[in-house]
Amino acid sequence: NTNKIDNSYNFDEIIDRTGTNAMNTDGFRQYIFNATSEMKFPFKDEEFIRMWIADMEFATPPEILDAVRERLDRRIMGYSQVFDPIYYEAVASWMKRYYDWSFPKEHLETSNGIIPALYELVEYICQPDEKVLILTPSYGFFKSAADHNQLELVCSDMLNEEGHYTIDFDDFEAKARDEKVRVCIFCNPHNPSGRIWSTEELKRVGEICLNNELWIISDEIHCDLLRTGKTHTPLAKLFPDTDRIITCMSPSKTFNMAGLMFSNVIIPNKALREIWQARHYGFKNPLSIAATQAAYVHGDEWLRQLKLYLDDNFAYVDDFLKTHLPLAVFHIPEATYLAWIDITPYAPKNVSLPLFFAEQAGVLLEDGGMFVANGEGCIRLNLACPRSILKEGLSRISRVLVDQKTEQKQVKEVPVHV
Ligand SMILES: Cc1ncc(COP(=O)(O)O)c(C/N=C2\CONC2=O)c1O
Repeated sequence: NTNKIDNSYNFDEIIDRTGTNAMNTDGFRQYIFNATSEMKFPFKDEEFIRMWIADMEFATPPEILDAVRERLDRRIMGYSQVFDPIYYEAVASWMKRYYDWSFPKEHLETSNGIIPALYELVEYICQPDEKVLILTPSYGFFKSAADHNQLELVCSDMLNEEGHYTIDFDDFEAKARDEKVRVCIFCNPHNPSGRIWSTEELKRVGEICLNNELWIISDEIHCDLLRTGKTHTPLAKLFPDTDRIITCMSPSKTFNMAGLMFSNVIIPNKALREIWQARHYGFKNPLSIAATQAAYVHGDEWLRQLKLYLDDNFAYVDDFLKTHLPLAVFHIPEATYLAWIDITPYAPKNVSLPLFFAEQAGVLLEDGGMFVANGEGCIRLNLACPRSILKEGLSRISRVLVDQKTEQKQVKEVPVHV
């Protein structure tokens, strides 16, 4: 089945993922709660509405699955690397079509995912006493890239004006000036806020970093997942004369194939590229190569329809919150399929929000505490799911929060007998 009806892809289809070794269904106890598989909840695992880890409940596009089947039909799955020049042509064509950006073929390396690339690049760039600079709230693995290399992490908290996140450039520059800060891992577009950085913001980030002799790893994994009509600017595109910006991109987030563990790492600096080539484990999964190449060649129409479906999911969330949780702070993000919602006025105090929602609502979600710093009172919802699942998740969240607020009020209003 190709999950297509007429010429439309079916994003409403609910697909059973149980028994597929999916983190989404089987990894939440360990990842969210740092618990064993014995951890019990008042819900069966299959009763949870899962809105946590960033992969999708949509079938990977049939064109990509067809390419994987075609490679399987060659029947030998031996050691592989990207040798076929068509791969670079496919990547370069996508970058030109979508970002009007091009880079020399010799700059393109591949990795078994962006997280491993972050670990490796930070190791290759930094001396043991140097530091890693990030914006917070941040994707947790940016902190892990510093921790993994026993390097100090420096966080620059973003400014949050009623849910609109911007960079505190005074703070960012002050921290970039620290001569021991060597690399900035920059998220463009940003997870979890969903910001698409403006050209002006990108130029300021680049100038501050380059003027202070930082390297920049621009993690652009979310760059295809924009609201319809929005555009992305690769950071490196604005700084053609530097070779100190490494760009990490991948169709893995775009086309729901993170499990194939394959990404592009564009390294303009020759010396760093040679270190990468000498130390990076170069063999790759041949099915991942085939899938990634097919995504860049055949993915346009699926992506166009996906973006429209996500636009509608975000519009639904916006309307729902305005109606049922009007004190929550939420803005439809320019990028990502992740809703970042400040529920402070409703949230129970001094409890783990992920645990509260798992136990009370049967909803799996991540909260600000999982995004390094500066995320207090916020929850993050993965909206890359059929609308029926989204509706049930929001209904459960709202119910427990409103019940919670009612209980709080009742407790406060209980007359104290003197
Ligand atoms: C900014 C960013 N970089 C890298 C990755 C992972 O790259 P990979 O190793 O898969 O190539 C993610 C996935 N973000 C996730 C995954 O689950 N929850 C998230 O927020 C991400 O948001």
